[in-house]
Amino acid sequence: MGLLKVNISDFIAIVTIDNAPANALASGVLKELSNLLDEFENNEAVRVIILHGEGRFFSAGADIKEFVQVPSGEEFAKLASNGQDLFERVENYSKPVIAAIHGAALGGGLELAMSCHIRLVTNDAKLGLPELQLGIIPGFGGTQRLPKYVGTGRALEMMLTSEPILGSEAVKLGLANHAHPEEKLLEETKALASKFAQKSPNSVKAVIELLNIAKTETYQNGMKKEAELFGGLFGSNDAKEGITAFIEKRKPNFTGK
Ligand SMILES: C/C=C/C(=O)SCCNC(=O)CCNC(=O)[C@H](O)C(C)(C)COP(=O)(O)OP(=O)(O)OC[C@H]1O[C@@H](n2cnc3c(N)ncnc32)[C@H](O)[C@@H]1OP(=O)(O)O
Repeated sequence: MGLLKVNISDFIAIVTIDNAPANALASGVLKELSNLLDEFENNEAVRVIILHGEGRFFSAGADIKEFVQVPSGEEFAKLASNGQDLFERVENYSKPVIAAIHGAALGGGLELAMSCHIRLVTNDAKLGLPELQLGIIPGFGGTQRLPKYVGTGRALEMMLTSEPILGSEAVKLGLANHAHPEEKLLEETKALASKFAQKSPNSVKAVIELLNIAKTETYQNGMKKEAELFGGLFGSNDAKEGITAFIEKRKPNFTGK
């Protein structure tokens, strides 16, 4: 442990990638992230996760210096599929994961951010998939996720030029939700996370599941699942609390029960 710093308060876990100089996603960083996801799953003190980077960058991607130790194409493919599996877990995680991006999110760094549920950026952050500059391609899901956010043409241009876009443009394209000045980024991210944390964890989990279902299921099956989960929440304490609070004209206090 030690490459990810964790601070939990007010139901928000702030996870800081601390792998100087560029917060490269070395295998140790990915292992720690996987362990944290295990740990947070049943931790009721964590309702929202914020990922960000210590120092100058969010993350400059996979650790290029580790690549030279990879012995074969099979191992290189395994490195990619292990990263894909982890980022898939982030995307399907039952609690919202927000990436707060400053400096740069490049290669695997952007791929990690794209697997998060929401991205907030600084105006001058650089977001890109520059792997073709290295003679390789994105391997942690970038070719599949980037076009969903920015469209095929723009995604292809970003990959074939290896040139990053700025945070301000990422917001215009829908890759990021909001841009903030760097000194305000974490504060604003926490403010957003805090709104999420006040909702019932059950409803939050259901909404994430329903948004992700479109990846594998038809529209009709998504609708069926929505009705099923809607019905499933009916008897929950949180649904009773939310509806009672509305009638009593007070703020609800959700417990996840
Ligand atoms: C399946 C996934 C695949 C991938 O993710 S492949 C990796 C894709 N990412 C990249 O290609 C980004 C590579 N890095 C850069 O373009 C630049 O760097 C930055 C824009 C991030 C920063 O540029 P600047 O401010 O000029 O600093 P600097 O001197 O280039 O880098 C500072 C130190 O950080 C190390 N570093 C940067 N990125 C990585 C990385 N991805 N893996 C390992 N180390 C990295 C450098 O080597 C150097 O280190 P030292 O000071 O010891 O020379």
